[in-house]
Amino acid sequence: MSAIVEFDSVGLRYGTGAEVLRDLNFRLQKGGFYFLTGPSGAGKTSLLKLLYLAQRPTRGRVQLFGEEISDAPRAALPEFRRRIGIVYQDFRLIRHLSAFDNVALPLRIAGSSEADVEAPVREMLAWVGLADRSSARPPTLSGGEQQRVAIARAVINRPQLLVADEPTGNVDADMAQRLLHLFTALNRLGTTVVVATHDISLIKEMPGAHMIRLEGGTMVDPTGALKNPPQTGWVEVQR
Ligand SMILES: Nc1ncnc2c1ncn2[C@@H]1O[C@H](COP(=O)(O)OP(=O)(O)OP(=O)(O)O)[C@@H](O)[C@H]1O
Repeated sequence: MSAIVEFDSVGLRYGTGAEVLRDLNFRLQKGGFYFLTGPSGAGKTSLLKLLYLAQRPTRGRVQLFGEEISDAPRAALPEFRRRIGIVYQDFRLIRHLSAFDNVALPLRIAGSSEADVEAPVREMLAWVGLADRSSARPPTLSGGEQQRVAIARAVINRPQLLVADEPTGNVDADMAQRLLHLFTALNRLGTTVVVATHDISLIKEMPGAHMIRLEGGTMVDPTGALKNPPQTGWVEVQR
């Protein structure tokens, strides 16, 4: 299998602060399912930002989709970003658009005709249990409902890479399982999935997933990651 993401001696600092990520060397295989774990402040969101190109590394090299992006011109980034579905920790829904229009956004940006938007958006909203909330605007939705709209928006376009930051942080256990099924269905269709989570029960649901464990901004010995580690292949770490 070929790599969809490759990090080579990557470090990241914000402004003039200390490095919040350091010495990251790993590759994610195309079609893999990865959980990113680690204590609060370990650098999970920062690592995801490197993946979805909201940050550039301050050191080292990042390859995405087989291409070097560390020093790619800014104008080249939107083309990469269109291939990535992102579930932000704080959702980032567009407040003045309905749930339907938020979910439809990636399809419309990609140039789909309105005839091709209606059915998939309705189907996706039904899948996340929001069929009857399609005309609601984000400020009138609960945190869990907003999170589900954000997930529907991230997956509607069948991205090549799905990056999700604590995607089940605001939903109950049943919905968390349902959302995990959505991610696995997408993964079976070929999407590489990276999910940052503290939710051990979610990880246990996916014994075939790979694990990435961050502590203090760097990857740690995976054997120390969980008291009862699932039977996984750990992420391939280059040395
Ligand atoms: N924009 C920023 N400017 C400066 N420092 C930042 C910024 N974003 C994050 N940090 C710092 O980087 C470190 C890693 O933060 P990050 O949000 O990546 O951790 P995390 O593992 O996702 O935490 P959590 O599980 O609480 O979301 C922290 O020390 C944090 O204070």
